[in-house]
Amino acid sequence: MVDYTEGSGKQYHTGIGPEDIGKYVILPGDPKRCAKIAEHFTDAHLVADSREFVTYTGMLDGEKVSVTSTGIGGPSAAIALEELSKAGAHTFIRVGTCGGMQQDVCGGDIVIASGAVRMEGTSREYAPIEYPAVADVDVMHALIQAAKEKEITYHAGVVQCKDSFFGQHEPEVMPVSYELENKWQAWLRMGCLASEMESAALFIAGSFLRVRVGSCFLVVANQERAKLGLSNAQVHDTELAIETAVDALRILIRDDKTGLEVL
Ligand SMILES: O=P(O)(O)O[C@H]1O[C@H](CO)[C@@H](O)[C@H]1O
Ligand SMILES: O=c1cc[nH]c(=O)[nH]1
Repeated sequence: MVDYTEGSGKQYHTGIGPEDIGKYVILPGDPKRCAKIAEHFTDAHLVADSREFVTYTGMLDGEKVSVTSTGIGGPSAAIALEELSKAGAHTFIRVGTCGGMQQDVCGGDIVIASGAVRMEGTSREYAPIEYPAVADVDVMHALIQAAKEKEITYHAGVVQCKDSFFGQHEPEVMPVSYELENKWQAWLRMGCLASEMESAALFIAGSFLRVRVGSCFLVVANQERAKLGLSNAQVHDTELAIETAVDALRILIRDDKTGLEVL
């Protein structure tokens, strides 16, 4: 492979090197969410700001940790995961936003993904479509434990991923409306909790790279509730999802240390 870093030791897109990051990384989509997440770390500082990839590193419970934004969609999310893995990170929690699909998944709730529908392009360039996009079991359990301890309204299950935000929200105007609308009904009938854009690519790339990946999201609103004329509060403050991800990271750091002591 061509060495685009020209021996700098820094990854080509994210601009990070092994010394810049911790082994545990939170992955928001939005670069502007990074500073907010870094406030939960001690001694947090900006280590790279390149394209959509902003990275802060600090400490959490005595462990070096980082936050790197992935931008929107599978391609940039997979690039972030690849480059962070090459730089030595092994555990990732995506903290994002999503749109509720089932009627009881309301604005302000938290969704924890157990798996993701692969209606996007990136994961297909890693694995045949038969291979499931699933969250790492330890990361998912840590997220559920964190949500339970916080006594927040959360839902754990399968989320749907796609590449077109407007194909989700305005499928009827798309030339392939027949496919988008029919598949959406199938995802609803199968019980998909929510729709977002990066977890399928992250879970599949994570499986291949042998790193741990999980996801949690703030539900911004629910278009199915809106269609039925049910109350449909819009919530944009991601703090609860961030706190859930940070608490889950604490659980993983603690459990990993305990596991090592047992060994
Ligand atoms: O809030 P983030 O993490 O960006 O995630 C969600 O928001 C974006 C779409 O508005 C997509 O990236 C989707 O997955
Ligand atoms: O409805 C939504 C909200 C956030 N992100 C999405 O992909 N869809």
